[in-house]
Amino acid sequence: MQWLRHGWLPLLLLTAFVLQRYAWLDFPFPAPVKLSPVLLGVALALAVFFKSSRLAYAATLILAFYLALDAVPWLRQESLFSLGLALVSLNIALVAYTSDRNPLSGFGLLLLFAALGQGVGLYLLQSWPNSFSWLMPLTLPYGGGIQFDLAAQVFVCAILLLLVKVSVKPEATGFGLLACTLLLYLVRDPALPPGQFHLAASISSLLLTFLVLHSAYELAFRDELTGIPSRRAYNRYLLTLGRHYMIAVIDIDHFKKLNDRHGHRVGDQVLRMVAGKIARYGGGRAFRYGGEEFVVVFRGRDREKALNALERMREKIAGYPLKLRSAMRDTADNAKARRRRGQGGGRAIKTTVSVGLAGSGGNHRLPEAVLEAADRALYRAKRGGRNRVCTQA
Ligand SMILES: Nc1nc2c(ncn2[C@@H]2O[C@H](COP(=O)(O)OP(=O)(O)OP(=O)(O)O)[C@@H](O)[C@H]2O)c(=O)[nH]1
Repeated sequence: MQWLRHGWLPLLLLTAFVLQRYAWLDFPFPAPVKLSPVLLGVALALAVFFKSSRLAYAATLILAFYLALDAVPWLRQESLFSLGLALVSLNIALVAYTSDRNPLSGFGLLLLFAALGQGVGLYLLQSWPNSFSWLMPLTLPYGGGIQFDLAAQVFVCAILLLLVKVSVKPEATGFGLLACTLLLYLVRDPALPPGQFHLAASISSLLLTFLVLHSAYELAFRDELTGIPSRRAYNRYLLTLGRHYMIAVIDIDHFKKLNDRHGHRVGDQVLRMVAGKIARYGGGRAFRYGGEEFVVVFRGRDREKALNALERMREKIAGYPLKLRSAMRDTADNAKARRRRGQGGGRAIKTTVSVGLAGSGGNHRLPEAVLEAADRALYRAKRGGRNRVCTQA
């Protein structure tokens, strides 16, 4: 499911490309596919602007290869073309393992020098092919008469690296870079019409542009700590609601005490766990409103259904034993840390939430009024002993 959520666009574009590549789809190559350097340039500029180094390097590498193809004719030689593309893919795969930072940093320059070094390597390879006879014609025989060429092996390494990456951490950028690598793999044969390479480069640039915008969107509308949509996303979502909706306000019980007792890192762990349960079981669209407060918005006014979901969510949270990982790892040797370890290390803690639910209608026409009513219901839940769901009076 995670794979589909993050990888639907790369999958869609890749499928479209495969369909036309094998002529199952009659796709005429229009002149605009020659726009790929411009599109790659746009992707690169956006990636630099939004400090998305992984996407900036991917765009730079594909663009550099594209421009080099025009500038140095020897790169179009059969084995050098595919080896060059394979190296671009391998660099993309390695870059996928770095974290996003300013693309114009020293680290960025280092990566660019490494890529440049590989370009020089290719040049040496074509200038003195005899010195590299152990590599030329870049094919290595394997048992059973199967021949794998060097470029194919480099491609396989790059694809495997990216598959491992997206398996460990399924996120849109990883899937996008994997799709770019697969696209390059599909056009590695220089005997293909040049339009195929242009098209693959254009699709890659569109994908990279989308990913840059997507990561900027995530930055603006997703809460960094818990990974669920933020208050800004909530304000936006309100604009899309009709007249009938309900809002639930969820607050973690005695969270200040929990923070004081186990430290803020454990508090953050609890926030992440609670956010996950709310997003999964809350029954509506979940947002982190701020601090230890969350909201769930339900479209329509099916009170029974909302209450059932919220009750189930409350039970799931109350019944979840959270292992205190941070406390165990807390190696600081001071009195506070020792106390934390003594109290929490290796144990599991449980936490509860109180919930207030209110619906639109009557005096509550605006979302602010509904939220206030939900807040009042939450207050009653707290006063009534916590760990419960209350609705507006
Ligand atoms: N660890 C952590 N703590 C946070 C974060 N945001 C807010 N808090 C803490 O959340 C606590 C909120 O406590 P209160 O509003 O007093 O409420 P409470 O202790 O949960 O008590 P009741 O709501 O009455 O059950 C404060 O101690 C804040 O420091 C965060 O992102 N991480």
